Amino acid sequence: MKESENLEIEHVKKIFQIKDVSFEVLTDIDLKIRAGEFISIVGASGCGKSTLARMIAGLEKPTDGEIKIGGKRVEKPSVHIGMVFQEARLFPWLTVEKNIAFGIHEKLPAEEKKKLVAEHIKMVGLENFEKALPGQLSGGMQQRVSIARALINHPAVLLLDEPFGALDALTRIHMQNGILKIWEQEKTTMILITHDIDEAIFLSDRIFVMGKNPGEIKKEIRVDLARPRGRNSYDFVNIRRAIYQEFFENSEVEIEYYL
Ligand SMILES: Nc1ncnc2c1ncn2[C@@H]1O[C@H](COP(=O)(O)OP(=O)(O)OP(=O)(O)O)[C@@H](O)[C@H]1O
Repeated sequence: MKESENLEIEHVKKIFQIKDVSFEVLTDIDLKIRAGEFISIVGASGCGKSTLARMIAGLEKPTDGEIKIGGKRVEKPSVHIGMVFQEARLFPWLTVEKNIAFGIHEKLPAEEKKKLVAEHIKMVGLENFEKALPGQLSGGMQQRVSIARALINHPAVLLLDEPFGALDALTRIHMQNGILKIWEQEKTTMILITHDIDEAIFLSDRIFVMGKNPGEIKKEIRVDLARPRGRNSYDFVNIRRAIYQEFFENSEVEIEYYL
């Protein structure tokens, strides 16, 4: 990944208008993310996490401020930014390999396309399922297909908006290990939105905790722990505690009962 592919979010604000009422959903979001970094965004429901992701993906425009990748302003969706959602959003009538090939932007000879698809199927561990239809796969396998499809154009940034939210706890852990391997191999900048604090600590270089009304970055937490990370290590538990403390600040909840 080149130094020039840093992601800059500069004083971004988002106001939504519903009839005559405007809602300031995000205020003054200012983040610099280095090329190849893994960051997570956590925060209460409705604080604007998905809105921020949609703006980074070029699906929504900031009301104020700007978002740049490699110094170039994001104006619309492009192949430089991949996105994975909570649901896999696959074409049910296409096989695994055709779903993945569908995302290829470049005009390539059929042989090269085939090779690229095969590489990505291997990357997400779905060898032998090339000809399967989405309905013949488990939820975790479907999500692997959508990750492969999002990576096929080698995007500078991969946005993961609660990608494992619908999966059971064990499958989540497998998926987290998988995404870590892909990140180490591909060095794609990863932006993960999650409600799972342990997932954020397990994966990220930095975690941003958001507050709401309006949505803002309340705290940045650096995770300086070697990978793979033990989820019950002293340092891991301390970071978990610091994040919960941010969440429950000014609330009646006695956090010691929860940790
Ligand atoms: N297109 C839109 N028009 C009007 N309001 C919107 C629109 N999209 C989002 N909002 C509002 O913006 C706020 C933030 O929504 P968003 O989905 O970004 O939150 P979130 O932090 O991702 O929530 P969750 O964790 O529940 O998914 C909400 O109050 C939502 O109603």
